[in-house]
Amino acid sequence: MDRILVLVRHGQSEWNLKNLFTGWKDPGLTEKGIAEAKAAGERLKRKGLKFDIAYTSVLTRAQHTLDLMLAELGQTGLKTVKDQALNERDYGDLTGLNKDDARKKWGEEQVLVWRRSYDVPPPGGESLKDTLARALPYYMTHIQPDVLSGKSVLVAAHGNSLRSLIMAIEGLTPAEILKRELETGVPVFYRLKADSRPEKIEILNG
Ligand SMILES: O=C(O)[C@@H](CO)OP(=O)(O)O
Repeated sequence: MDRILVLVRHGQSEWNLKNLFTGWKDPGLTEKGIAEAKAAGERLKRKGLKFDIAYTSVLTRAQHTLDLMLAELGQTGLKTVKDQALNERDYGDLTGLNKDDARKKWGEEQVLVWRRSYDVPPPGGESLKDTLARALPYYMTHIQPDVLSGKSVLVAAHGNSLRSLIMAIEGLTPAEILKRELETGVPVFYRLKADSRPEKIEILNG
């Protein structure tokens, strides 16, 4: 039985382009982001994948990315479940600030701690640990059971919500997940074993 799970971070958004902390804000995709999402769909198609269900967040950039991938796959209209649990981490008071301006104001190191530490939240926002605390239960009760029942599942979400899931799926430590970056529009392909651990991991970047 095939147990296929593909995670895709949305294509470049308007706020990625402007270098702004985005979190729960809802900017659309740029032209580049649209092209990245289409390219992701093409790669999935080239791999011969067909999906049984898709999951995404309630944010436009992830939903649009999913729609563009499904169009490339010839799977427009696939059953899709949208849930806030898959949203980007909430960036709190940093939301809307320029990342370079924030570095000038608070220093390189502090901003890196807010962006990539495991359990230090940005002021008024969510740490990766907080993000995991709401994304993982959703994964365990909705997405994983679908995959383990033999469905092929496509998830379009966000840099940090997906990093938190990757940490759990791959069994990474907080130190290991800090170094793991997700590129926009690059699918991460998993074949899971019956015990839910990955037997194959492939980054579809070419
Ligand atoms: O701004 C954000 O919401 C995220 C993703 O773009 O940024 P970061 O790279 O700091 O996690």
